[in-house]
Amino acid sequence: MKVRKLREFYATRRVASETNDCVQPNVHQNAQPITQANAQPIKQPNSQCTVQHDVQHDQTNEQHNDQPNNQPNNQPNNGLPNEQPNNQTDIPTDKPRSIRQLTKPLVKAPGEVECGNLNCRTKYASAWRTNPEGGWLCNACGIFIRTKGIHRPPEVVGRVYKNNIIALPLIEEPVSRKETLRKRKNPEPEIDDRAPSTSNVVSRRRKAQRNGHGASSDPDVDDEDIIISESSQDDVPNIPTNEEEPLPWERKEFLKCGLYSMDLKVGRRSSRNKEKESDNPITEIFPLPVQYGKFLMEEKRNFHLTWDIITAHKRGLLQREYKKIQTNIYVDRKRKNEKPVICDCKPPRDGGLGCTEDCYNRVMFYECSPKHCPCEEQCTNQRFQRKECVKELEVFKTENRGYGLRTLIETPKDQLILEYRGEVISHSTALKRMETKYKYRKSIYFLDYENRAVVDGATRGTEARFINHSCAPNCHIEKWRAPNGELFIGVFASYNIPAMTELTYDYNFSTFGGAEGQECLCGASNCRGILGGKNQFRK
Ligand SMILES: C[S@@+](CC[C@H](N)C(=O)[O-])C[C@H]1O[C@@H](n2cnc3c(N)ncnc32)[C@H](O)[C@@H]1O
Repeated sequence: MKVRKLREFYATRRVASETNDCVQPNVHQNAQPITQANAQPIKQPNSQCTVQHDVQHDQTNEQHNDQPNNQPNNQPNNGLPNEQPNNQTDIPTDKPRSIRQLTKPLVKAPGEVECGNLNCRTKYASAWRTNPEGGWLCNACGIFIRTKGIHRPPEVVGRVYKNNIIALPLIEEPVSRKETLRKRKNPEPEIDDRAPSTSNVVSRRRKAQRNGHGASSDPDVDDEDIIISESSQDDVPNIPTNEEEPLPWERKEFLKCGLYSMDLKVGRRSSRNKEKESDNPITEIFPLPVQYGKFLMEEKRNFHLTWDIITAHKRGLLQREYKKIQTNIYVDRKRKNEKPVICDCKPPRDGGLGCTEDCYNRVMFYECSPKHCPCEEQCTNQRFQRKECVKELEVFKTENRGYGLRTLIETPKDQLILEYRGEVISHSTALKRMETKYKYRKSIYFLDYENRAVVDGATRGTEARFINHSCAPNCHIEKWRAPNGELFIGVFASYNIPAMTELTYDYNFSTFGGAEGQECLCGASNCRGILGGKNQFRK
């Protein structure tokens, strides 16, 4: 019955509102033509088309209600907005006249109360929000008070918004402050354009946003659902305002000072500054942007690059590309994870050193596993794993061979000085890098690993990459097997090396790269003349 009353309501409303306009039937997308059989036109003055179809539809529905089993339910509709009964929408017959079809059904306020905003008082809204002053507010009033801090004024309540235009106070074209005050003193009768064109409202909305009181950014705001009872549209009283007090959305905030405020605040300067100011005629001119400070104008000096750029260029790999790493990086394959080989050493009972010269792991250049070695803490065959290296090393600039590495302390024979780490890559990857990444590089940092792989210490590695070649070296390379099956490559002292001595080893066939037949500048009496020079890579 509610639905029937609703249809009657719409029919009468259309009759009232469309006295001069004949609405075409079937304008609704889903509307189907009325068949001759079920169309029973009833003549109504001034509203023939619409009313005929409304009444016809009503009658059809009535028939369905009375004889539900005799007629199928898929009766054609005639394009009325509410022709499909919406069981979810519990809209009573005394609903406001301006209710249009909504995407969300209207719901009654909890406890059958009205909207707490005296300007609204609606009983139906798409959602209900708690009133900060107690009670409930309809969705629109709730959002308005939350975003603007005041109740929706009557002129806002009295507007029906279409096409997703949010409820905003109407912002008129910018007028002078005097004009605004004059209007407030002598309010003129307002001509309310109840159906502003979309573009008008949109432009107003944009203006409002530009002025800092635009649409709410609240994601809960559902513009479609803002619905206002038509009764409140009829009278649009002026908002009681204080002349001196601007409306909340009219308040603007101005920056109190800017970048150059101190230059411009002449009045606030101390007397000491004023004296300076009188000497300086430039204060009258607005200063240049900060990056072109006044000193640049006054000071004449030669252009030069900043320190950072120079060092980045000079140090090259040292500064930009080289990164120290704690373990090798395996580029073309996974790191091995073999079972460790366990020696049969017995830990000395007196707490002395274990796994010494006779440890067969040591003899085989194999480091004991810290987890499995019987000597445990007493094991001395874990130098790489315990990083028992010389810490007092220094990278320095040589006269003719680029950078070099030297020890700052006296280093005993057979001492592990440091490990040569880097990216472990296959020969083919190394060749590719030689032809691309390192094509124009003078220094190459490849060191033979095993099984046609090399360690590339160019971009990731340790200071060992800076050790130069000598035909009469003071260090040598040793390869030790790690418990997981990988290799440790170490630089060991071949003799007792005095402090501040450059560390060198014989590249021989261990180190690759460099230009073909690169001249050796080691200066040793037995110098062979070239370093590297052979194509040592095998694909
Ligand atoms: C592993 S790097 C050594 C560090 C290198 N000096 C640097 O500044 O990075 C090897 C390169 O150093 C240079 N180099 C090393 N020993 C050299 C020597 N005895 N004579 C000439 N150049 C040498 C070569 O350019 C070689 O390719």
